[in-house]
Order: sequence, then C-alpha cells, then structure tokens
Amino acid sequence: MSTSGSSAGNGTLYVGVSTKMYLGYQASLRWLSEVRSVVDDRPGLAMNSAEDSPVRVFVIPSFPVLDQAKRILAGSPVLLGAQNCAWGDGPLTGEVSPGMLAELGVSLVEIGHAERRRQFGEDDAVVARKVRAAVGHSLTPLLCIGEPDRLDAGAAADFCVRQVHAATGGDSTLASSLVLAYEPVWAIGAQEPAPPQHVNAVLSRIRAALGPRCPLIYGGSAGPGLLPQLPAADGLFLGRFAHDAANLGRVLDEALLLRQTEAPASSSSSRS
Ligand SMILES: O=C(CO)COP(=O)(O)O
Repeated sequence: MSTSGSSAGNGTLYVGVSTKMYLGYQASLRWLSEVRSVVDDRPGLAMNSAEDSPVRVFVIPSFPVLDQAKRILAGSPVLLGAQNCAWGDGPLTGEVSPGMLAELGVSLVEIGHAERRRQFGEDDAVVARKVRAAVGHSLTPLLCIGEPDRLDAGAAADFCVRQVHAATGGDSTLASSLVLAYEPVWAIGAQEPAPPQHVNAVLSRIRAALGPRCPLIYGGSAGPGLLPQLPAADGLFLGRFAHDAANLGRVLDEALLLRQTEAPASSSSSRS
C-alpha cells in the first residue's frame, strides 16, 4: 500500500476501524457485511482504484476473521488490516507472522497500539522489530503513538515523536512508509475524543518534527462529527463508535465532503 503524497488539507483521507476483541466471530462477519454495504452505497469511495481514491477505508478485524473478511470485501476498495504481527517467522508459538498476513491479503498492520504496549508489555524495542518485519513483507505499519496521560500539546507531541524515532531507529525512509495513528491513551475507550484543539495542535507539531510526510490520523473515541473539526488530520481511526456501521457511513460522508467527492443523490437520500 503506497502512502506517499498524503498531506492534511488536500491529500488522501484514511478512515479505518479496528474491532479490537469486542466482536465474536459471527458478529464480526455480520459487521463486515454491513461495512461492505455502507461502502457500496458510496460510489465516491470506489471511483478510482483503492490507491487513487481521495478517501481510503480500512477495517481491522480479529485474526481468525481475516480470511472471511477478504472474501466479504472482495472487489471493494476496503483495505484489510491486522491488529498485530510477530517480529519474524519460526518458533514464536501463538503469534502470527507478517508473511502469513501478507498471504491472507492484509495490507496494513497495527503496531504499538496502547493496549499492546500497556497490557502485553510491548516496549519500543519490540515495536521497532515489528515495524521492520512488517515492512519486510510489504505490509504498511499502522504505528500507534500517543501520550499516556494528559499533557500540553508540546509535551504530547514530543512524546509521540520520540515513539516514532524509537520505532524507526531514526530512519526517515522507514518513517515515510508508515501510517501514524495518534491515539492519546487517555482518550481511548472514553466518552469523548480528545478536544479537537489539542489534537490539531499535537498533529501539527508531530508533522513539523517529522521530515518525510506520512499519513497522520487520529484515534480515541472518534465518531461522526469529529473529522471536520480536525483540519490537521489525514483521517480517523475508529473503535467502538463504528460498531454501528451506519456511524462509519456518516464519517465516510464527512470525509468525502471534505474531499468534495459528491455522493449521488440516491445513495445520500437512502441514509438520511
Ligand atoms: O483504540 C482505538 C482504535 O484502535 C480507539 O478505540 P475507541 O474509539 O473505542 O476509543
């Protein structure tokens, strides 16, 4: 998945959802079918190939669902992601290799989500190994960064930039191959997202500090109504509030409007 050329303001917008471990197997399949309908209802998402679309959609279900997800989404522009990967192949019992993910049709993989850092002890060294392993199999790392506690925008951005440098060993070429998800840990699983003013300030500072551009999206209790308030963001990484696929549709409409790709009247009237 090429991520070049993205920039806040006029570049590609990314809108994606991780279901984390919230949905069971059958519920995941039902949700994926609903996502498929939501995307099919919006031809603006598929006007070009997935690579060229002004709005790229991705879904990240649990590992056991990936194979079926690929079938459900076949022929749609939705990109498939995984929630984690191992740092290599071979004797790593219970892990999933980036090579197998690539075989399954996965194109991006979450690395360093706050829940993995906090609850599974994944430190910067582990995150860095996983980033390189993913890139080695042509997967795009969706690197999750974010300050654990509430900080001012400057300190939060410094924290995030250190996380990016740690994950890439300061390799700017590697950094440019990432999609970055800024997810302040204190805003994950909350009632409300982080205040837009904070998010915009942090994203702008991160962008200024990192040399080559890569997409920089926001996650943490995100839902409809947020994206238009985040001019500094290249999109949203949704969680719980997209379990209702209609909410994903609303966010996609907002993204399409921001990129001025009008949905036909028939599809917009059907979701009012
Ligand atoms: O962590 C997130 C996405 O990976 C955000 O999840 P919530 O939107 O449920 O807070």
